[in-house]
This record gives sequence, C-alpha cells and structure tokens, in this order.
Amino acid sequence: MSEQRSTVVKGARILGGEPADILIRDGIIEEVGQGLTGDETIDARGLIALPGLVDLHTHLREPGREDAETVETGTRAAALGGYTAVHAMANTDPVADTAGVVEQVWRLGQEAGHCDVRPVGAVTVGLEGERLAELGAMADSAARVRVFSDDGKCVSDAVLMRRALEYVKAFDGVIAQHAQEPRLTAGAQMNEGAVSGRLGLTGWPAVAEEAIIARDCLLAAHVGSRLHVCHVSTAGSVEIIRWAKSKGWDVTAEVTPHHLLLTDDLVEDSPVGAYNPIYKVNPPLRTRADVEALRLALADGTIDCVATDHAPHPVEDKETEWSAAAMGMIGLETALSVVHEAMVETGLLDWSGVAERMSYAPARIGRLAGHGRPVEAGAPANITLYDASARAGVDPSAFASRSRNTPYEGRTLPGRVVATLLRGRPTVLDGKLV
Ligand SMILES: NC(=O)N[C@@H](CC(=O)O)C(=O)O
Repeated sequence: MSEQRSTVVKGARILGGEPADILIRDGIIEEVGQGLTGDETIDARGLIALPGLVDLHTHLREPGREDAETVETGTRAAALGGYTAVHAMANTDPVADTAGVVEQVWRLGQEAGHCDVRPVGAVTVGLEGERLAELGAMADSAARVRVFSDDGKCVSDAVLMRRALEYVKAFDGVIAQHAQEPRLTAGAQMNEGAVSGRLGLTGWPAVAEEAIIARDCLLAAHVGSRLHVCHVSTAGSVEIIRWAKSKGWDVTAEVTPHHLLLTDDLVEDSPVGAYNPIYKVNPPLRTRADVEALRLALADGTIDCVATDHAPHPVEDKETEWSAAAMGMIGLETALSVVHEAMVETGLLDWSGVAERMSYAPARIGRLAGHGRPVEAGAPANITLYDASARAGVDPSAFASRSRNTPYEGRTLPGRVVATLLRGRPTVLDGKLV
C-alpha cells in the first residue's frame, strides 16, 4: 500500500517555545523535531502553534435563522478564528431538542467541512422549561450529544434542573446552564448599577445570575452530576464557583472574550455614542471590577475556559432602538485576539495557558474526542498557527460570518490567525479560507 502524502509545518513555536518542525501524515502528527521534510511544506517561521481551538458555545442559527448565520458561514468564521471544533447551541428553529434536529446540524457541519460541529441538545422541549427533551436519544444519535443547554433561557425550575442533572449521568453528559433568574430579570436591558440608573434602563442584577449558579452547584453536588456554567459575568459568580470547586464538586465554567474586555460604561459612552445596541448582550456587560475578577478567575483556573457565545443577528435586529434590539455579539473571528489582549498582554496567561482554556478544557468538558490534544506525536493534527506580532484594526466587512454585530469594529487588536489545520488539512492558509 502506498504511503499517504505528508505535510511539514516548518519552524513553528509550539505554545510559544523554540522553533520546531511538525510532520503530519494521514491527519496525525507523526513527529515533532528539527530538519523534518514532507511532500508539502507550510512555512510557520515566527508563528505560534496552538492546538486547534474548541468552542463550547456557538450560535450557528441553522435551522431557522439562516438570515443571521448558517452552518456553512458560521464554521467558515470559526476556521478563520483558529477553531477546529464548535458546539452549536440548541436555540434554533426548530429547537435542537430531538435526535432528528441534532443529526441534521451535525450532518450540515460535516458537509461544510470547515471545522467539526458538535450539536448541543436542548434540556427541555422547545426550550420551554416544562418537560425534559429526549436527552438519551440525542446522546445515542450520530451526533453523540454530550452537552445539553437551554441557552438563551435558564432552566429555572429546580425540579427539572435536578432531573436533567440526574439523567445525563448515564452517558457522562453535562448540563450547561444559562444562569438567569427570570423574575429578577423581567424586562432587564443592561447591568443593574450606576450606568443603568443614569440611562434609565431596567437593570439586570448580578444576583439574578449568582442565585441560579449557587442553586445549581448545590443541585449538582446533591445528585453527583456535572454542571457547566455558561458565560459567567460577575465577580460574585466567580466566588460561588470557587467555593463549589473547593468542595470537590464537578462544576466547570466559561467566560466570553467580551466579558474579559468590555464594560457597561460603553452603553453610556463609547466611540459610537450612547445607547448603541452593539453592546447589548446576554448576560450584560458588567463593571470594571467584574472584568478584573473574571480575568483573575480565568488565570487561576476557577473559570475553566473561554467560550465565544458567538451570537449573530441581522442588521435590522441590531440597528434599532436599544430596548427593541436583539441581544448578542459575534465573536469567533476575534476571540483569540481578544484573549491575547485581555490575558496574554496583561501577563495573566502564557500560550500554554491559552491552549488549556481555549482547546484542552473545552474539549474535555464537552467530551469531544479527537480535539483538545497537545501538538505532539500521535495526536490528531488539529493546529492553529498564530502571528502574535501582528496588529490590525477590526474590519467586519472582511468577516466570513453572515452577521456583522461585532463590538470591536475599528478597534485595533493584537495577533492574527494565519492558518488552521483540521486533521492535517488546511482550512485556512495565509489568513484566508482554503
Ligand atoms: N448571548 C446573547 O446575547 N444572545 C444569545 C442567547 C442569549 O440570550 O443568551 C442568542 O442566541 O442570540
């Protein structure tokens, strides 16, 4: 039998270390060393090699809102952002609450081929918070669902939450909770605090997030199951998660890039004026003190990973008055640069810390085989090549996402994803889709 063609990535600094060559054959890293040669060569001199990024929280909008994003456009954006796998959230139309829908999303991901798409299953039928969805059927389906979430809505009924936590133990699943006590946030428009007071917008108190996280940590401990907390946004939430982890409970958490960088002051005073819905997001942007606590928690491991909460919306749903605008920001194509600025340039994380929080941990939490492995011999060749010395203004018109609702337009961010390899096959080269 003839040997598969090989590729060598030349001179990459794995996790920012000394330059090395990475020899890839048949989708697997065969060898890491010096002076390696292959049938094809990718020049990676000066670039940092990271394990392919994994997102636990992506809204791909298909089926149902293809005007905002499709699996094709969202996974193109993911590849350009350095991702080799994304978890597609369940708040589609129809909702991903059956084996049929999750298999459809999984197949669309395979057909698109830009990165692996692992569907998230809804916890409750129609995200309505009344009856458990077919969790077992989704777990057993071809999509092999392990992460379940009603994201966008909170599983606020404590009995249902308990049952869901118990149920997923059978297949090592995890409930990813969108922690938002609904009655404490009825009509809420932005973080409750000094800025919401001045602007006259209904506040979204930190306690609405923290109360649910505290309850769910206790429930997860009570039934001995796994809880994952979506998009942690307050300093108080960090304290609760730190406490739950100190007890040895199986609780993990994510933070979004935007909650690591942006604050609620932007709603009042930003380069684009006040009341600009580009800053409207769920959970809301919080205070500088919250941002500082989230950064420290990500650095010390209290928060396990970064997840984008890439939430595309069409122009007509965002460019409207604040109270009518949709909540959400896109993030796949800027995530690594934002983490670079918030965590690496501040000295809080090095590149191995970034690899842990943007690749290893999310793959582990999602039980996603084949991703989140170190760049070393024997691992699948899922690799992101990053130019940490680049610096450029964010230009949304260049994005692959179908939507443009980025809060970073015009802002200069560090770094640039130069190439992404999915099982050895380049999905992005020279910063462009292959
Ligand atoms: N994160 C967001 O602001 N929006 C999410 C869902 C949500 O409301 O959490 C979306 O689907 O648009």
